[in-house]
Amino acid sequence: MEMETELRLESSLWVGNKRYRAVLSGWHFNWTEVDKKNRDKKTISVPVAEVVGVEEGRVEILPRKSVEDTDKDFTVFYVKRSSSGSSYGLLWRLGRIQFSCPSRVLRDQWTKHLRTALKTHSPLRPNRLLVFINPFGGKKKGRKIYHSLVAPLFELAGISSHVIVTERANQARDHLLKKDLKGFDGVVCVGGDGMFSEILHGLIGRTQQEAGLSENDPTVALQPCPLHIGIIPAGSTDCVCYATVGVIDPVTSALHIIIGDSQPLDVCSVHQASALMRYSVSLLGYGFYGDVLAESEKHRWMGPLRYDYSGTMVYLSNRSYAGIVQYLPADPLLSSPRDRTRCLSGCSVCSRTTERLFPHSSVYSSHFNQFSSDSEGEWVSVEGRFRCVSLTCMSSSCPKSPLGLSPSAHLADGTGDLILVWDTHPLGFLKFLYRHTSTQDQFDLPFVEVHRVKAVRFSLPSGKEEEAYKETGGLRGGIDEEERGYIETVSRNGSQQHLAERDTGQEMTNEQKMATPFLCGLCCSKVPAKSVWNCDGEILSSTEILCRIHGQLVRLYARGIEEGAAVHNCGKENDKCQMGCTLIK
Ligand SMILES: CCCCCCCCCCCCC/C=C/[C@@H](O)[C@H](CO)NC(=O)CCCCCCCCCCCCCCC
Ligand SMILES: Nc1ncnc2c1ncn2[C@@H]1O[C@H](COP(=O)(O)OP(=O)(O)OP(=O)(O)O)[C@@H](O)[C@H]1O
Ligand SMILES: [Ca+2]
Repeated sequence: MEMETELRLESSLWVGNKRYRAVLSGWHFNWTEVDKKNRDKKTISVPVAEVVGVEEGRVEILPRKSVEDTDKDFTVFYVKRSSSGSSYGLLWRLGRIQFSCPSRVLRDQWTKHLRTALKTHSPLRPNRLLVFINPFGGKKKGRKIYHSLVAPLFELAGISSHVIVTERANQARDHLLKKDLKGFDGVVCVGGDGMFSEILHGLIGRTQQEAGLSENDPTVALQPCPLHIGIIPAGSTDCVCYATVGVIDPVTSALHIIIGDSQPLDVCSVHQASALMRYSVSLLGYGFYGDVLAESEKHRWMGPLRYDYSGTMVYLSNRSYAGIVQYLPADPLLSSPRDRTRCLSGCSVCSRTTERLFPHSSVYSSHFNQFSSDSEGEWVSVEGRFRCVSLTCMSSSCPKSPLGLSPSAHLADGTGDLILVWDTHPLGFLKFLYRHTSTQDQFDLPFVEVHRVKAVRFSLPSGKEEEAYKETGGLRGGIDEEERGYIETVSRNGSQQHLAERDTGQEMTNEQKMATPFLCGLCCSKVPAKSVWNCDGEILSSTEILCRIHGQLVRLYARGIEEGAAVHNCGKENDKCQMGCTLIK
């Protein structure tokens, strides 16, 4: 209360030849035109935390910076929302208003008060940032995007940045692992998901090194990273940006960085035996998504289109894979992947997790070992043939799928959603895939299940590779030793526990399979016995893995999807949708 009184300031100010009543009080700065009739009176109210900067004089930064140094004027830059052209979240733009004061004294009072209020209300604003630009990401526009759209905003906000344009893959990761990071408040990544992953690995690794913790041990409670990560999207796939900001837009992301927004993010560590393989934040997928990635690597020249092409090819190859999936369910009382809620900015499920993980607010050392000490249930085991097995720590929404792989997943609840798609008829699987592009529930299918989990183990059924997959058109004759790694097992086998009760009603007979025009088996002589894991766009070298979700291990300069953001169920952008489809709020 005292603070509010201290920061309150109210006076008449001029904007051009119009008189305004401006008020700075508590968390808001607002201004209302005075001489308007009551019904035309409009107040513009800006949360102090969203004021980008306050400058003396009449200042413009676009198209280039110009300052008219008058001693009774000041300019306020702030976040202005715009919904046009956005398919999911809101676009943020730089708003600007130039005020004139009756005296210099009053002008100085306004600038001083506004600057003090800024510091008080957004303590996480960065002063100094380490920026990595991948010059080859996406359309190779990383440098241009940073220098023309982002750097002027950082300068305006008084942020100093140390920029490194990478010369090789993993340079950013290695820098974060080894170099002096003193004085930096955050790390900015200008690139796509691959570049973000480098930063993620570098920062997590560095933090554990300094804490003396072993990343290889899946039971260790990892130390959350002290530096925030900012993502300026400049890749061909920017899923992490899309899922945490709601739009893929460099200016919006730069503004989130400047005002010091903070969005914690769950991270999944993937281990083989007792070695860490990689970390994942979005998609850890075996089967379909692994195959799509492996196939797409052969067609990199196609750019982002390679995923559609490879997706179609892999879909047509009609594969399923045998596996044993074990998972540790999360507390079902806290939330469920089918509860039809969405994790939006200020999400209450994630806030409760923050309180649980960090009971004394930002004292990070109190992070406890949720893997072993949190009230945990029993591991559940299922075995059978799967079209795909996916684990996602967040919704993994992306332009292709605006609500994502798991629309009700949370960014920072300390859990992931495990999606099991059992072997089924090709048209059933197509239905499942297609539902990702609309608001239809992709989990409401008899061959799909979803579980909210804290850990997952995947293994191959022993000895199953020995059996031959005969119904692939009979083009393959006897199976010799060389082909061992490419033999598919005979059929989906009932799993011991849960599968015994399952009847998806979708099982195909061999005759049906033969009649399906999509079977790769009709033209290919080799069908792999196992798939690969897609870990946020990287292929893992092991099949048998143990994954564990670490709640809120990193924090991004973001705030999640803002309420009020609209999604068309056709997945198109607002102004491009001419289908008259429903708008989901
Ligand atoms: C019929 C339409 C079906 C549309 C199905 C859309 C499902 C889209 C789900 C996308 C989930 C992306 C999750 C994020 C993963 C990122 O961490 C990672 C790194 O960037 N990206 C990929 O691994 C890249 C993986 C990209 C996977 C794309 C799969 C595209 C499938 C297209 C299937 C077409 C079948 C057509 C049959 C006639
Ligand atoms: N200077 C560089 N030269 C080559 N590769 C680099 C360089 N800097 C970063 N990389 C690597 O490039 C990969 C892809 O980068 P990024 O994610 O920024 O772009 P992208 O276009 O979205 O990627 P992709 O084509 O894989 O979808 C990253 O894995 C990163 O490690
Ligand atoms: Ca989560």
